[in-house]
Amino acid sequence: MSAVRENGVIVAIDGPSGAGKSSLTKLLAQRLGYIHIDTGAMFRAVALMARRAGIAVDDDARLAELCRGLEVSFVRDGENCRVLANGEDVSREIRTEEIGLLTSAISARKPVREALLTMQRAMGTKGGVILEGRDIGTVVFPDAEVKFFLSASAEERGRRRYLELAARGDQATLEETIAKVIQRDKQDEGREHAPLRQAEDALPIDSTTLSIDEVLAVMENAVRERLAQGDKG
Ligand SMILES: Nc1ncnc2c1ncn2[C@@H]1O[C@H](COP(=O)(O)OP(=O)(O)OP(=O)(O)O)[C@@H](O)[C@H]1O
Ligand SMILES: Nc1ccn([C@@H]2O[C@H](COP(=O)(O)O)[C@@H](O)[C@H]2O)c(=O)n1
Repeated sequence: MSAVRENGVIVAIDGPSGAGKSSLTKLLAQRLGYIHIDTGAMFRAVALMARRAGIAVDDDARLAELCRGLEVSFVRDGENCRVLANGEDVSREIRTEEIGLLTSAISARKPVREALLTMQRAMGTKGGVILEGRDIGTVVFPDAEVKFFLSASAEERGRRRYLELAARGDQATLEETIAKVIQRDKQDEGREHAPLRQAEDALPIDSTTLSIDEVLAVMENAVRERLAQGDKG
């Protein structure tokens, strides 16, 4: 395990869609005073811009060009974080199920992964940061000091997403939502570049029957234990 960095440790949280990564990352970052980086939002911003520009999912040359001209950034807005693509606030537009599925296809392309890998490493390398995604512990920061793999059954993840969509007034059924969750997992696990998988040294947490607070307690304890080890780790 590497030593603690300039601003603290790097915490990697990976796992399938709807496992609770964003919710837990946000809460854990507040507890620790760390920066929260939602790498899924970065891929979603690329997908949104590609769709607007009419770029086909398999057009690697145009995707590479798009990424070269795209700056994705985060700005704090009270408790929340807004996602900017070339300065435009796209926080809401990137959160539809349609963009989620498109993102899953576009994030499988090599030029997209390479471009975002460079951005993510630049954002996190000093530590004091929690990154959530699919490949943080395996590819982006394989030397992260603390790694979690957060999962839950597909039915429970679909149910959670369904409740979220219903609260927003979305008409999707529970069955459709579960099916989309399973489809996205399949795409993310089956791709050639940086597929979703658990790092060997990650702590697995199955949240199917755990509350958000229970998961948070497990994570916070693990990070604080690592911090207490300091440079001895
Ligand atoms: N342990 C839990 N118990 C109950 N609900 C939960 C739990 N964890 C997360 N949720 C709820 O499940 C939904 C999905 O959580 P969240 O968006 O954090 O997942 P995610 O892993 O970031 O998903 P995605 O990768 O698709 O962005 C949210 O509505 C959240 O409040
Ligand atoms: N490190 C990551 C993060 C995300 N993706 C892809 O983006 C999609 C959307 O992610 P959310 O976490 O916002 O749901 C996801 O399905 C992945 O395809 C990724 O590849 N790597």
